[in-house]
Amino acid sequence: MTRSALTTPPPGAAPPEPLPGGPAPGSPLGPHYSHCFGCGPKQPTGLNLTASTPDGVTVTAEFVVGGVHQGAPGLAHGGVLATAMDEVIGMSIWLLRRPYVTGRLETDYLRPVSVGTTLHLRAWCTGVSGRKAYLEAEGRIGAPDGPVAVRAAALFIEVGMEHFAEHGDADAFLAEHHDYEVNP
Ligand SMILES: CCCCCCCCCCCC(=O)SCCNC(=O)CCNC(=O)[C@H](O)C(C)(C)COP(=O)(O)OP(=O)(O)OC[C@H]1O[C@@H](n2cnc3c(N)ncnc32)[C@H](O)[C@@H]1OP(=O)(O)O
Repeated sequence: MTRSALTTPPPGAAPPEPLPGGPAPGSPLGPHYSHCFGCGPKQPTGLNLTASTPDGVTVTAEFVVGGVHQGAPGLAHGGVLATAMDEVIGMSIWLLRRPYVTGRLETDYLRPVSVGTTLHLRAWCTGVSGRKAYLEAEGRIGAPDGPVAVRAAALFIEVGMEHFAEHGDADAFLAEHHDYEVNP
């Protein structure tokens, strides 16, 4: 991965431990918001990603590239693939049960991805330092050990709930997550 210093964890930034009481290994993760473009089941034009975690810190998901995701004829649009990376990375930081947003997303496109491909996505956190979380993701063609088509590195920034209340609709989120702890 060609990764900038901005998405490289500084010395001493430790990867997160699985949260006590977090999802059991292999258990599916629900959407963080039902209308999310990446993971929302009520978003008919979205990617409809569903994810699970094998270990409480890594997230895996499958993305079936459809005709609606084309850029060049028969090939996935690069922006759509970046969205899938952003989403699976967001799902992995979501395991920390604190609100983060994408600050920076870097993407390497290594192979063209044909319509009809199942991309096997995986994301993990390489370190947390203060409000900053450093994360990586990859998308492999056809199988979890298939050829890598896309790699991404990201910097996510922790925000308070006021971020969503001020700029968006925090009530819509909290209506779906009664158990969400804003400051656990
Ligand atoms: C309801 C719950 C739902 C929770 C649901 C979760 C949804 C996840 C969905 C998937 C993810 C998305 O698409 S999220 C949507 C896309 N992203 C966004 O809309 C974010 C828009 N940007 C912002 O709102 C803002 O710029 C923030 C929050 C990222 C940062 O603003 P801030 O809070 O004022 O903090 P600021 O001081 O600027 O930055 C803090 C530190 O981070 C660094 N930093 C900030 N941005 C960057 C950057 N792009 N590249 C490098 N470094 C950066 C700063 O240098 C600083 O470092 P230092 O000086 O401390 O060293």
